[in-house]
Amino acid sequence: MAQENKIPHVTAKRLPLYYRYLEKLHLMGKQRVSSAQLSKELLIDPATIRRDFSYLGELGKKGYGYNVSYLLQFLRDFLKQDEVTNVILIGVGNLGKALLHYNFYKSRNTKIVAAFDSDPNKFNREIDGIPVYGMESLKEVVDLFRVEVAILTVPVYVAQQVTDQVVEAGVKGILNFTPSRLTVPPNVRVHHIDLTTELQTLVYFLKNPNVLEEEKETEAETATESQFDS
Ligand SMILES: NC(=O)c1ccc[n+]([C@@H]2O[C@H](COP(=O)([O-])OP(=O)(O)OC[C@H]3O[C@@H](n4cnc5c(N)ncnc54)[C@H](O)[C@@H]3O)[C@@H](O)[C@H]2O)c1
Repeated sequence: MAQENKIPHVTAKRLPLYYRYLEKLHLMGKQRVSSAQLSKELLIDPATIRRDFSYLGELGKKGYGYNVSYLLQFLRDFLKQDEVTNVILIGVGNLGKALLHYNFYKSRNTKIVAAFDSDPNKFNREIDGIPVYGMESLKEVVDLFRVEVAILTVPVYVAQQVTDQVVEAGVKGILNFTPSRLTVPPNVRVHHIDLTTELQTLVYFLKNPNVLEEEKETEAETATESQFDS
């Protein structure tokens, strides 16, 4: 099997999309799919799909396409879709509440098990079945549920302080919605979701329609990677 760390970031981001669509095809009883069909459904260029799959090894035959069950099982193993990763959310404000309602319903392998806030008016209750605790329970809950990931939706001025708390509690990955650049130890990975940058990147590509698809990928990848502190 190809090494995960050799896969370009833009490809890795598309794998869950392929996985979800293949799962749908599998449920419909389809046995094979071509890159052209995948392309039509997922609105991704067929050459990009073939290149993405080529990073994973020999998965398809020319003129036959891809075997749905095989590819699905391969991606399931690759993405470790059978393992559920427990996630917590810190900061039950406007954005935090919206994400709790959403609870990443398309992903079978991640689950928000608890939320936290420093405001006593917001904890000791449930939102969509997810319990909200005070920050003093952080370590206990992280240990109890073996939580690996924290979603950060706190105000920017407390982002680093809260990051230090979640790292101290044992969390290994942070999805950071705050505009703050975070400092973490080397064994902790931070992904920064910056909606302003995403919007600006979209506007850039709209204004530069002649930028080649591959250049777009490289630039998008560079833009995305520059948002990651790891
Ligand atoms: N609202 C949006 O659409 C949006 C979009 C993109 C990014 N963001 C970013 O997400 C973050 C949250 O935005 P919001 O609009 O939901 O803010 P908000 O003020 O509505 O919510 C913040 C929550 O964090 C809690 N909090 C404050 N200090 C804390 C601490 N030390 N420990 C734990 N909880 C604490 C507050 O009690 C509050 O419930 C901000 O950094 C914002 O820049 C928000």
